[in-house]
Formats: sequence, C-alpha cells, structure tokens
Amino acid sequence: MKHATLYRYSLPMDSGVILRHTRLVRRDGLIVKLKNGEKVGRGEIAPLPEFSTETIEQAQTQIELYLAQWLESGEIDWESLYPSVAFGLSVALAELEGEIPAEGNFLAAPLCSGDPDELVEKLAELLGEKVAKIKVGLYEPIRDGIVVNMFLEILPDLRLRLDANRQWTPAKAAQFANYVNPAFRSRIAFLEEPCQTPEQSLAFSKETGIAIAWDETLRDEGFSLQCKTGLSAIVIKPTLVGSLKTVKAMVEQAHTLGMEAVISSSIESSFGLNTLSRIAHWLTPGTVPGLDTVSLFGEQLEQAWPGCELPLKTLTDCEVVWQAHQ
Ligand SMILES: O=C(O)CCC(=O)c1ccccc1C(=O)O
Ligand SMILES: [Mg+2]
Repeated sequence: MKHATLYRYSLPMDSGVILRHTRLVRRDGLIVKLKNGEKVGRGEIAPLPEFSTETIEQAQTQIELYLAQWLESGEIDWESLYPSVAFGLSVALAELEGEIPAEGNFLAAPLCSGDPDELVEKLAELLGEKVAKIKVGLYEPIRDGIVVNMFLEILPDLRLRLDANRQWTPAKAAQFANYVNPAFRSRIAFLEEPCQTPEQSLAFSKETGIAIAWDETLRDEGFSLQCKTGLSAIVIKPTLVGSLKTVKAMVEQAHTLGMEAVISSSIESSFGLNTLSRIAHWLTPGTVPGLDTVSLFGEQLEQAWPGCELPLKTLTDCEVVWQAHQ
C-alpha cells in the first residue's frame, strides 16, 4: 500500500533577513512524506521568494496533482515540475529507496556579516578547512575591499568565499579589488557573481586574478557549463535547480571540468538543511557546503541542525494539507 502526506509549515525568521528587496518575516514550505509498505521517504519543497519563479501556492497545487499520479501509476513527468517540487519529490523518492547516505557534512562555511570578532569566534570553532563566506555588494565596494583585506591579513590560514549577487558594475568591481592586496587574492576561494553579467565577471577575474563562481548564472535561460579562465566553482542550490538527478549531473559536469561544486542553502528549514548536508557528503565529499543559514530562523523543524538550540517544531505540529493512499 502506498500513502502520501503533505505537511505545510510556516516558521518565524530572525528579524534581519532581507532577500534582494524583500524582508523575509516567515519561511513557508512543504514536507512531502511518502510510504510504500514499510518504506518511508520525506523531502522538503520550499520555493524561495525573490529567487524561485514559483510561489509556495503554485508548488503546493502542483505537488498535490503529482502525488495523486504517483499513487495511481508511479509515473512522474519530471520536465514539467517546478524546481522546488522536483527537488523535494525526488528526495522523498530517493529516501524511500535508501539512496541518500545517512551521514551528513555539517562543516558548513560560516556566513559572516562584517564583524571580525564574530568571524574569529566562528573560525576558532571550525573543524577542517578554515573557509568562510562574506556577502559583499551591500555597501560601497571600497568598504568591502577594506573589510575583506583586513580578514585575510589578520587570519593567515583563512580562505574566503565572497558573494556579490551581481551587484557591481565593472568599475565598482575594480574599486573593490584595488583594496585587496594582490598577495592575498589567492585565498579568495571564489567570488560568486561579482558583476551584472557573466561576461563582465569573467573580465573582472582576468584583470584581478580573483577566482569567480557561478550561482545565479547556473539558472540563466539556455545556460551550459563551460571551462573558463578564472571560473573555479559552481554554487548549486538544489531547491532552485531541480531534481536530485539534475543536481548530480551538474556536480559530475563541474568535477569533469576541474571545478568545485558547492551544495548551497536556499534557506530551507533545519529539516531541509540536514538533507542537503547528507547530499553534500554524498556528492561533494571534498567540499565544504554552504549551509550556514539555520541561524536566520526563529524555529527549527523536525530535525535540529547540530549545535543549534532554537526551538524545534515537529511535523505533528504542522498542518496536513493533503493526504491519500492507494
Ligand atoms: O551559499 C551559502 O554559503 C549560503 C547560501 C547563500 O549564500 C544564499 C542564500 C539564499 C539566497 C542566496 C544565497 C547566495 O548564495 O546568493
Ligand atoms: Mg550566491
């Protein structure tokens, strides 16, 4: 007997979470639970406002339709699924078959504001590679350059991931680089999306010697991954990209081209982050994932993130919005 249950959650966020131009006050998402005999599999469907093309309402309507089809025939037309639905459903099906190893990689690269004391404290606790992520592009590029240079100067074993989310013109990107000592630039593991277009970002990397990474570019219409001078990594957000099969293909393609592939959070709940840490350990075992987002929440869901002491809501506390069996 097959059984499907869809839970809807709504978790409070920490006050300061801003996504592009929207304050994220609550995080809404779905947990799909599949049962087939004694086997159980669960996945999270959580389109991210300002980044996903689909809304939570559209995702819920679609998964309800596809769960009915799964119960009836088991057939799924993956091409027509929204990325967040494809990812969550593919995880639940993979979990049914025990395909995703239980062990997770919880050594997430700490996401830092610009407070040196906070970063020094977080890094002291880090086991493994001392790599941290700093968002740039929110203030003047000169300030960003001074802050990044300071971190690299005071912490000689630190490597930094930076992320400008395509905020800079070429001139602003050059201003930023001018304040980063050339001797330190090799410890910038990559700068995600420095400029408004991929072409400008590649030119920036060639001019400054600072390695870059694709994040938003992976989701541009008609994108295909190619080896480029200065392009050292891709940052894969499974909730924004699609099914596990699609994610695995992207990781394998990046590795074949000699690039790093980073499994990255789309601000899923602690339940979803636990799943992503297992996928990261499974598909990208030599790479620190970008999953340090649980502290953006006011509450955890079903599975706590290691070391996080936020209150834990269980699935039984969530609303069942759809269920059926065959
Ligand atoms: O990648 C990480 O380390 C954390 C995830 C992250 O930075 C992020 C989270 C939500 C939306 C966009 C981004 C981003 O990488 O641009
Ligand atoms: Mg990014």
